[in-house]
Amino acid sequence: MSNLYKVVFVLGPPGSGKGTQCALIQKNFGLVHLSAGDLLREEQESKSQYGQLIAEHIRNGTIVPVAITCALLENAMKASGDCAGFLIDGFPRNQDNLDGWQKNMADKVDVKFTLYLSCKVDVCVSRCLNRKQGRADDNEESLRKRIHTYNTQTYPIIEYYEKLGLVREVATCRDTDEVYTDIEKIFKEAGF
Ligand SMILES: Nc1ncnc2c1ncn2[C@@H]1O[C@H](COP(=O)(O)OP(=O)(O)O)[C@@H](O)[C@H]1O
Ligand SMILES: Nc1ccn([C@@H]2O[C@H](COP(=O)(O)OP(=O)(O)O)[C@@H](O)[C@H]2O)c(=O)n1
Ligand SMILES: [Mg+2]
Repeated sequence: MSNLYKVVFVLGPPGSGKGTQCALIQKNFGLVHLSAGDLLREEQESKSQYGQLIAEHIRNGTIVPVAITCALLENAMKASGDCAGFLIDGFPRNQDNLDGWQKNMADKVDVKFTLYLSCKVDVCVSRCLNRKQGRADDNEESLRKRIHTYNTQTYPIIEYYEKLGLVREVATCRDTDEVYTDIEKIFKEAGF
């Protein structure tokens, strides 16, 4: 038996439905959903010394240095007590995220797989523009930058896990419940 935290990374373009599907997985499988983006927004709002830096990265669609994000994730994992594992949504999003995670967390966790939510860009953009969560980055200019960051920095991380045989892809340009049905099978097959 291992005491390591079980982890599933959830990646995909902005608006692909990571937060939506993680909420359903959390409810049905007892994994705790940790969104790197949500943790960064909370940190920014808490008048942290990193507030301005985080706000600039979010508006520009660029990626916050891993030391900040990884510490927020590790603290949230420690604070959540016993659970079936963690859904880490929106991380690792670039090589710096991956390197920092490998250095600080690799020996504390058991990464089961990466759930890759794939979706066409035009669908993703229109979902974000209609999301109405008051986010500073759900506008056309920030979205262009976020999609660029996704294509050039995040997709290569998905390819890295793909080469390790650790990617489970689900197409999300469909109704939420159809997408979730496929995701549920994947988690059951993985023993959750
Ligand atoms: N399968 C779907 N069909 C239609 N709208 C969706 C679907 N999944 C998510 N949405 C909506 O799209 C927006 C973005 O979803 P969200 O889960 O926040 O994506 P992400 O975390 O990947 O950016 C939200 O308004 C959400 O309600
Ligand atoms: N690992 C991460 C995750 C998010 N972020 C920042 O937070 C922003 C919003 O991330 P998010 O995951 O909430 O966005 P969505 O993909 O859910 O739309 C990103 O565009 C980045 O600027 C980051 O810097 N590092
Ligand atoms: Mg999200």
